[in-house]
Amino acid sequence: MEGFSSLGLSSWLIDQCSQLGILKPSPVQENCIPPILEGRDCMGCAKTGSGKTAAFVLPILQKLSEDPFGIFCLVLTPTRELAYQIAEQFRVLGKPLGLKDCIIIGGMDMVAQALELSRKPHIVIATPGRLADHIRSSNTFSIKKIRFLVMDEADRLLEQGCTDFTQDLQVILEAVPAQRQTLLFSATLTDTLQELKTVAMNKPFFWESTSEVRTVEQLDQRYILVPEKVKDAYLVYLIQKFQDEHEDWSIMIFTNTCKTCQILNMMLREFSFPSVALHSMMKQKQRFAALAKFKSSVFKILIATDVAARGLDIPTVQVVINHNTPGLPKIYIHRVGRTARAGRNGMAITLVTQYDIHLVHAIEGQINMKLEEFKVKENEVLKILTQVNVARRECEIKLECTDFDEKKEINKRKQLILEGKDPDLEAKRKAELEKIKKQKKKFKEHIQETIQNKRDAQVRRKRKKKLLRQQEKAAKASQ
Ligand SMILES: Nc1ncnc2c1ncn2[C@@H]1O[C@H](COP(=O)(O)OP(=O)(O)OP(=O)(O)O)[C@@H](O)[C@H]1O
Repeated sequence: MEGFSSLGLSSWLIDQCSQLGILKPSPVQENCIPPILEGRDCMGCAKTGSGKTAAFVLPILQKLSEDPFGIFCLVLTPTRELAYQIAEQFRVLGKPLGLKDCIIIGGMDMVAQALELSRKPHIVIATPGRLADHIRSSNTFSIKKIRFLVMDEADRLLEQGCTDFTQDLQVILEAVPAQRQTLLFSATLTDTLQELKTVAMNKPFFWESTSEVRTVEQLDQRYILVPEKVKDAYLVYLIQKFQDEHEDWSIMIFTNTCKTCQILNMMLREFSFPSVALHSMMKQKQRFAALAKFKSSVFKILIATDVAARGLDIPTVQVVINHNTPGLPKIYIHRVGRTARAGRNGMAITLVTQYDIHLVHAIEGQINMKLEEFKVKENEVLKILTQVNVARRECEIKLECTDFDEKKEINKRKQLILEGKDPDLEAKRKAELEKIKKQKKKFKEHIQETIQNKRDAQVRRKRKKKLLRQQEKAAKASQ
């Protein structure tokens, strides 16, 4: 407890921490809290599960208690679930202050959110898209006077991934004051350091944990080399094995698409596994419900896309299974970081096909360690192979009978409209590109065929000449 007071935190905050079992500051807290309290911008890069949230929540609450007003702080985060989790930390640690917070995320009622914003909450926790919508459409609130801007998972907010936040961020950054403290945190900050420096302009204090290996020591990292067609059987085998051996273990499984996530969930349920799915094609209420069921251990298995890869803090997760090898080492680091948090042990198993070996090498290069093979009795897996593949096919057929693909199409159209594009024009453009591609392919094939025909003709001519020469020789010899 002495640790926290030496950082300059007040005794009421230290009491709140101890109620949560946070007794000694973690390195990221020890290093980042003092400069934040001094008024400096801060960029903190520390491993997953190392307490980065409290590293910004605690000093902000202390500053808020000294001069309380609303809106005092804005926290931006890439996913809706993470926004709730951060709000929870603020609520628990800031309880003695009578803290008012407000969560601004997509998929929830916009009018109710606007009303809450107009009531000047101390802390606003938001995903960029929805907050930018509010800024564009309403003048009933202002973030012109905020003291703190926090970007959690800052590298994700700034990168141009499948959800591109940059335009919304621009709207938000124009609405906040230049005079502010900016705090940026992530387990993988270094790739986007230059972009980050433009957001935190005020000579930011930069702290990065110095360990060579970028994942936590307590994490046992394994891989299984599997043919693509046998992957699902391995997955079922692994889950069965862990469930048989450890009654209280929770497992998170990551997939590359919403559809795979949905199908695998249906399939695991066919095998009576207690699983729930979490992906962006679900309604927000279903997403929260799924996560709540998993967090409370009512369901022991969560199958998710990368929407759940970052930040989620669920202490009971003992195993992470990557159903696909992540294409980027950074995604791997965040996914496997859902286990082995705050000093606990955990295991991550990545299913690797022969086509993904280069991805594993890239991951190993980034995390600075080799993954070890997870030995499996292959004949045990082969015993369930047909049953699993039949179940999967049945689930695929069931899903085809629903409007899942249709919904996906509608979502795509919505996204294009939000990006200011005309979906019909985009479809036309895509079809035209496809046509050009096909024509090019045909042309290439035609040229290759012509070249080949010429070569064949040449060979035939040579052969004919040779034959003629041989016949002439034979005729001369017989004369
Ligand atoms: N000093 C501490 N001592 C013990 N536990 C702590 C301490 N600080 C935070 N924790 C706990 O550690 C867990 C992980 O913290 P947190 O979610 O902030 O990690 P993180 O570094 O943000 O991880 P990620 O990179 O995955 O988002 C939480 O349950 C939190 O309550």
